[in-house]
Amino acid sequence: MTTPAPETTAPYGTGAQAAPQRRVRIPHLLSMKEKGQKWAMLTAYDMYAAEIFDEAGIPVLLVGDSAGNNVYGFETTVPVTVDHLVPLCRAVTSAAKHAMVVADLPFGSYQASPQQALATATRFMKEGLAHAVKLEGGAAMVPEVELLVRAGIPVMGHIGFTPQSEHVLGGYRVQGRGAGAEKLMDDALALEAAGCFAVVMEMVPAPGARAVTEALHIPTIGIGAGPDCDAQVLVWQDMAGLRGGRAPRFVKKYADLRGTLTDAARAYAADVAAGTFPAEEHSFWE
Ligand SMILES: Nc1nc(=O)c2c([nH]1)NC[C@@H]1CN(c3ccc(C(=O)N[C@@H](CCC(=O)O)C(=O)O)cc3)CN21
Ligand SMILES: CC(C)C(=O)C(=O)O
Ligand SMILES: [Mg+2]
Repeated sequence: MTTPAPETTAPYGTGAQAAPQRRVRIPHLLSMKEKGQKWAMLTAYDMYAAEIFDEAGIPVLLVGDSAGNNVYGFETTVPVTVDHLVPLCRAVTSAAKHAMVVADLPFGSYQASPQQALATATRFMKEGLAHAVKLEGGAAMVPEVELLVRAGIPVMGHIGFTPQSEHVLGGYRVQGRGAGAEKLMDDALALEAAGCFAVVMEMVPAPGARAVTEALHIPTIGIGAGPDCDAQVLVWQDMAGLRGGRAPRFVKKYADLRGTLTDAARAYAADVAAGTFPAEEHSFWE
């Protein structure tokens, strides 16, 4: 007599999972929560980042619409389209051997109706080979989440500060303060009931994020949401110090890739100018 597989008892949605090119196990994320094991998510937009983070044991990679300001050079995520992200998603899913790949649905590609959300998510699943999708918004997004989950697409929610709505929210501001804490909780509970398998909380006070984390069965993933979420997420260029300028308060820099690459580019250019590159061993002599 074997114990029933956790898949059959997972408390998210219908339990339906898409048939991915490579299978991923969402129930593992739920059992990590039960055991109090925290985990890290990172964004990835290309094959080397995906390969490296996957080999480093990052269990979930997000093809974020933050590609807008970290790949395409936009100021915000608002101009990002599905066509911008699908090829990046395909690159990430092709390169990662173990990680679950989540595709961020861009602004305007899912809010019009559940049908629009399904058509967009389907492109990410079929063309991007994503394992799941993420969308911004709380209780208002319940019909969209329900249809996607019914169709077999795992959905990650995203509440608190939702960058696609920055013009409504009045800029990059902490959400869920004071009376907003109640809305944060209502949104989180609504997303869990609708079938989300996890929810991102961005820029909310730590006590509110902790209360939501305790109230939900599904994992919470924090970014600027304090230490008590079940998981954390950062944009990889922030985490690795590739991006210049002032980083948001919630960022910790674990490397100085910008400094490393600047030094490499200068050394290469200096070698070429001095005639020391290419050397004998870099050249073909017959
Ligand atoms: N590189 C990068 N990192 C991110 O975390 C990120 C993106 N891009 N693009 C999409 C969204 C936008 N996000 C952002 C961007 C800026 C702030 C920011 O400037 N925050 C300030 C002000 C907070 C406040 O005044 O309340 C901070 O110091 O945290 C926050 C979130 C998070 N996401
Ligand atoms: C910061 C994360 C949560 C995100 O939505 C993104 O990278 O687009
Ligand atoms: Mg995003």
